Amino acid sequence: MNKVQTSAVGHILLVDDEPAYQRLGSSFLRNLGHRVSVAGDVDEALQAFVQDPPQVVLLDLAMPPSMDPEAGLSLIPHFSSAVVVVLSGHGDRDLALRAAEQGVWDFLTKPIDPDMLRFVVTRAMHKARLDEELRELRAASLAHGNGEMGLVGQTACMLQLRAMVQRVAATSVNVIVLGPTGTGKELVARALHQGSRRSGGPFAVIHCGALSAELLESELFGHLKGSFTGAYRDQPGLVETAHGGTLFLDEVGEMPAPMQVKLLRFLQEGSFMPVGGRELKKADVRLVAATHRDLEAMVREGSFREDLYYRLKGMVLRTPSLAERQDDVPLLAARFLRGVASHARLTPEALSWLAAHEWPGNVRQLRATVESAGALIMPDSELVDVDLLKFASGESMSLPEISAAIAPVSMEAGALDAAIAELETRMIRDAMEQAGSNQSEAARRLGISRVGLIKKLARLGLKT
Ligand SMILES: Nc1ncnc2c1ncn2[C@@H]1O[C@H](COP(=O)(O)OP(=O)(O)OP(=O)(O)O)[C@@H](O)[C@H]1O
Repeated sequence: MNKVQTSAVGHILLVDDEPAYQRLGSSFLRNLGHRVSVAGDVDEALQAFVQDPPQVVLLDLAMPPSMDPEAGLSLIPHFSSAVVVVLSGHGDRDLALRAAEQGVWDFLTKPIDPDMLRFVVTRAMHKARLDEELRELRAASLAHGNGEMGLVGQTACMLQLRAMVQRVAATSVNVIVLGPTGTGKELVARALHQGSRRSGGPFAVIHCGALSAELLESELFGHLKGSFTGAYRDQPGLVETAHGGTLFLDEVGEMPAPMQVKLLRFLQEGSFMPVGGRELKKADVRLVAATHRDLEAMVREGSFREDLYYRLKGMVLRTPSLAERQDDVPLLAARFLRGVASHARLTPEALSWLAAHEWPGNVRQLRATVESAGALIMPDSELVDVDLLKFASGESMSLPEISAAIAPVSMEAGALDAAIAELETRMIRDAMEQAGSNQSEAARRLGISRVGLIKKLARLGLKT
């Protein structure tokens, strides 16, 4: 059997409301060489955890103000980046099972035997070290493995961007990603998350431009049952969901002014108030914000708060337009094609056409064009030629011209629905590309309402 390392010391958060136990427990643990923080109730525990994250949490589930073990249980997900050991009374089997389901590592029964405490804490600290090593290895393999982090491209500006992403990911600063639409700002945010110590935690996304101020507030900070018509139950917001991880604020430049104030308060104090709530809540999230707009100009004009801008801007990364890295077009196109038709190839003329084409929708538009062409390829062919690309890009709408290149219509059961869905998908993609991803404009081009478009996007599983 492997011996537990006795040298594993680190930072422990002891959460217990009994002063005598706080004193004895913390001095015992300090004598073992650990650094110990103490919290006596739920709020203190959350605050202590956010301010100085420990490796191990020793948690008594029954604590003030309610003394209800449910409150203790609800704390556990907030401690997901640490190893949690629950301190429980005898006979709490049900509670122990539920705590285990939430990811608790071990249990100690009160009154606590010092030898047992030493043993369990040493094991927990050892596990925390292993978790940390695993996170570091994951981050390193992302950084040095294929090195791509989902960001395909070999031009100098992409190599530079990837190097910056790696360096910034390892820090805990908030990041603003600037760049035209469809250039991979969300991919950068995901790579920052994957390369960070938070990679084991959640990655949540919110599109600040798609929602009214009221909905945005409720989506971000959650709401309580009955706080507005239709609020049938308590709903946690994305800030809470992303606790321990990263929250990506897409199109932050569109955020309505009242929400900018609320977001600023969260950034300054780490606390927020759910809609209809009376008590402030805390959450520990790294923010990555993106926009295709000129945020600095918006600050100068006064449409984006300067104080919020500086809170978000720990670091600024810029994603280049496709026009700035045209040499990457063949590589990107080959990758996207391989994703939908592993056997297919682009003809040399098709590659030249792609390289010479203008892509106002950037990589998103290139991807949609190549993937549509790949999906339309004949079963017995492996070539994507210029005609197919022109049709897929919407440049050529005359069917006879390319009908020979399209697979025959299937007569299998359900074929009509599938064909209609495919046609809708194609037309919506094209309209979104031509509208530079502006939903109102795309809806206008398609002759439907914006709400109708959003519903279709959701039904067809397309990005909103
Ligand atoms: N460097 C890249 N490598 C591979 N795929 C990319 C790259 N950049 C963008 N893409 C692809 O392009 C599409 C758009 O990317 P993404 O959503 O990250 O762009 P964005 O800049 O956030 O767009 P928007 O401003 O419209 O929100 C996605 O399908 C993504 O996979």
